[in-house]
Amino acid sequence: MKSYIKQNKILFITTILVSVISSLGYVFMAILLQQLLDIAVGKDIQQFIRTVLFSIFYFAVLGIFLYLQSLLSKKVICKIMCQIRSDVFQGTVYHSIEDFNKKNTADYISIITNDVKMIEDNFLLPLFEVVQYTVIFTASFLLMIYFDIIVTVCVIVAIAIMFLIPSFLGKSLEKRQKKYSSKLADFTVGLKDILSGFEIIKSYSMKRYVIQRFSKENEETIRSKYSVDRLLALNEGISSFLALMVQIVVLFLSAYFIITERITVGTLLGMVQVSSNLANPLVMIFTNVPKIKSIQPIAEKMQNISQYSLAHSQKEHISSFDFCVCTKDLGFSYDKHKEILNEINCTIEKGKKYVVIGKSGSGKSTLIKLLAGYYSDYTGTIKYDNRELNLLDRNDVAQLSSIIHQNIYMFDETIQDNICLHEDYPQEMIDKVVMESGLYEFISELPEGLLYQVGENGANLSGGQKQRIAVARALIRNKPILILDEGTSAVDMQTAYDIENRLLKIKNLTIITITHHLRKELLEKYDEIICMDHGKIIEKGTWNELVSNHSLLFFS
Ligand SMILES: Nc1ncnc2c1ncn2[C@@H]1O[C@H](COP(=O)(O)OP(=O)(O)OP(=O)(O)O)[C@@H](O)[C@H]1O
Repeated sequence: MKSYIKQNKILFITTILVSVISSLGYVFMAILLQQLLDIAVGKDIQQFIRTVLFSIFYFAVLGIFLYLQSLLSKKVICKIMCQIRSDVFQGTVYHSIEDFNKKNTADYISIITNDVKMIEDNFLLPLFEVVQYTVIFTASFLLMIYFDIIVTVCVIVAIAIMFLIPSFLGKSLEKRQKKYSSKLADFTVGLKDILSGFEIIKSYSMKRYVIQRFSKENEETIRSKYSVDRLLALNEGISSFLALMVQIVVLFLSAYFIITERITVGTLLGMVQVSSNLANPLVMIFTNVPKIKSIQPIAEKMQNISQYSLAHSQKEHISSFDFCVCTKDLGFSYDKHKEILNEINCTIEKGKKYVVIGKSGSGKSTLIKLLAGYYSDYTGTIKYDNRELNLLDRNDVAQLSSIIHQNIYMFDETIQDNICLHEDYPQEMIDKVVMESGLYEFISELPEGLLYQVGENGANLSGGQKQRIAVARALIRNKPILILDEGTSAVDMQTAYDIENRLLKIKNLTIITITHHLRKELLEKYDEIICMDHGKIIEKGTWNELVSNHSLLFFS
């Protein structure tokens, strides 16, 4: 959090200065009140008029400073919140796919929304209040000594007791706050899960189940919040009670000192006013300090995400793919228990076309994800032009290949936006990829053409149309490697054949296709067919080579 304050230091210091001035102005009102009452008791009308005029000026200036203080603190908070959100989001975007997948997407949403709000409520707002009330308290304390030392000593005793409270409650508040933050994240994960499956909920009459599940998660989250609030209430209750005691001590002692003629009536009014400025600020300080401390684990969680790019920027750069991607004795498992890939040895040469076939679950998608640099935790080697993948910058590696998955994500924008992804491409290039991906016929039938809105995750499109947009999206980037993970499974056989046939004709483009369509006319166009079973490559070769070995019969 310190770095955000540093980044906004001028605005922050100005806010603190204005806050100090307005707080001092607020405290010194007590002297004004003391003098006013003493003048009233002394019945000096001239002095009374002078004091009234001065007071009008005093309050007008104080009003302006109070307004400025409020405005500036809100501005600092807005700026810092915006920076924290941007940094966490940026850090999230910089994550490698492997690291990103270690958390549920809803966890990230919860951090960017719920946790950032917690930083506002439990760190930034309390921080300004602590600064402001510390000034008020210190000035009031000095003023109290000026008014009467005995009353001040009594007040110190009460304050000393108040000091002990946050140290008792701070640790357990921190623990509960952390638990609440993770409950909020679980709640968001659950909610996202339920709403993502909305169509299934409707078609399989799951309403009762999801309402029950939501209620359970909602109640657990609220229970966790309430456990934080209970401790805050205890903290506030004890602090308020002691603050009240301070005021009562001041009032009774001052009343006694008027009787003994130690102080004037004006001084009593001044002291009552100051004692409220002593007690209330202390309540605010002692309720806010534990809040500020409790935010530490949440701030650390955010820092780990937002500083991700810094920790991962030490890798070698790679800007082109010139020869081949080779794997040697490649092995991989997702969870360290079940081996998914085993002793994979293959070479993907630049410009050649490869098709990977095999039973469902045999590890085809895992293999191409490894080749595309999704995961680092593999055994054996993967080399890009003889350079070990794990030593290369993942963002650079990602620039070398386009991958079209079975589940294609569409942004709720136009077809053109979904192809170009907000990069500028000449119209001829867009037209070219529209033709190559087989999109032309569909687009020419739309009145809006490329400007047709696809809806949330492409809800206004068919599966095949989405796949064709994904192919166009990949082609326009002109990356040297194109990977299709059943990228044409949602179109009819003929269209799939047409699209793949067109792609296979693109020279210099290295293609790796995973397919379940074992069509001779298409398979024989590939330079190599890689057959997988149980995480191993069991055979590879051209169509003719495999047929002469009777291998493909295995899959027929
Ligand atoms: N993210 C993951 N976490 C854990 N296990 C996974 C994950 N992804 C895949 N698996 C497991 O790895 C194995 C291989 O899956 P993979 O998707 O690579 O197979 P596939 O050959 O592409 O299958 P399909 O043809 O059905 O798409 C499967 O047993 C699957 O359950």
